[in-house]
Amino acid sequence: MASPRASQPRRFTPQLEGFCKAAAAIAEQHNADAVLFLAERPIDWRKLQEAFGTRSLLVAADSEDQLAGAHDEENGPGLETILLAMNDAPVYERLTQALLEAVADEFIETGSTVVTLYSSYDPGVIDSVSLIRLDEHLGRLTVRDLRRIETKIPTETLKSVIDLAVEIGREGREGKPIGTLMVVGDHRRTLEMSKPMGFDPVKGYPAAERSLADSKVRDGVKEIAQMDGAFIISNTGTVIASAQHLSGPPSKEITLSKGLGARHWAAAQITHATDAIAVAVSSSGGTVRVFQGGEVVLRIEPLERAMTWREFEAEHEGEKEKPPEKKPSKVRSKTPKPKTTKATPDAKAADTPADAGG
Ligand SMILES: Nc1ncnc2c1ncn2[C@@H]1O[C@H](COP(=O)(O)OP(=O)(O)OP(=O)(O)O)[C@@H](O)[C@H]1O
Repeated sequence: MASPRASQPRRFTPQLEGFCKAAAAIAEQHNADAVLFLAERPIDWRKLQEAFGTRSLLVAADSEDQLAGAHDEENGPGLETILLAMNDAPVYERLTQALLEAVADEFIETGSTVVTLYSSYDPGVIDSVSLIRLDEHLGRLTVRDLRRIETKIPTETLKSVIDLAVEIGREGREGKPIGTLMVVGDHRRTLEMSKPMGFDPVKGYPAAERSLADSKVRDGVKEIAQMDGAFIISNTGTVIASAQHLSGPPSKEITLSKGLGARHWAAAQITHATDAIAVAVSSSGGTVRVFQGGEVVLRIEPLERAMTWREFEAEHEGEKEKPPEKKPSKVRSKTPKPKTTKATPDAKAADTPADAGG
């Protein structure tokens, strides 16, 4: 909710101070991993950081103006910032999106506990605090989470590919962890930027025998996933090619979290250069990352059990490094709707944030 007063620095009012104290106490009591502040205008960021001591503090807002100075390491506390650009969305959606982005940007882990401070009644006045426990390991994605990924690729195809990737990450093959890469949609342009790495096991089969809707094909994909290279999959879920080396052009706009190697850079580059979505499974740990436009838009940690999809129910509902020289992205996401818990020590998970008064 950008307001005309968005660029005016705000006084650190006694009410804000009070809410920061309450939030800090809740964070302490619940050993929260981070505090998320939903800002509507710049404030004294140093004072804000001081209120939370050494606890990780994230600031989200809808415009750069509202975040002015927050990220500044020289003249400010150098906070991690999240740009939402969701001016008209309800606060619940903005909070959810901020948390998703924070996970995707690897500021917080998927199972984190986060205390959030935001304005829910009076625009521009911090009047609410919530304790949010992100669903353990993103075990429950909502269909709406996927729809946030704006793409022409049908949700069913995306679900099917992400499910398969999660299974591969969870099960590995013959007891060994395996990684793989699946590029979905815009397959013609993707093919133009790909070449076979060797033998392509799907070549020569009729399209009907390459559809991911067929469980035998899904099993086949799990076998082939052990080979080097990427799968190219059409909008409709047909495997077009496998064992492909992708060579999307490098771009300075792409940054990736530290530790991600060639497979993930290939995913970032191909999605930067095309309208495809790439789903990468890391061989080290089984994490699934969904890329769009050169960025990670969803990260799913390895699950011990099968992932379940939920229809959306209610309406309210690190460090970065530059591309390595030889090896051939940044993140945004869509996790499960976070559970919010009343901001009292004993409260059970509830589906609405608790107003902490004020
Ligand atoms: N450009 C590419 N196109 C398709 N597949 C690739 C490409 N680059 C790497 N790969 C695949 O990724 C595999 C792993 O590479 P690497 O370990 O550097 O990636 P990574 O991003 O660190 O992934 P992981 O977390 O699985 O190790 C390679 O063996 C290869 O099969």
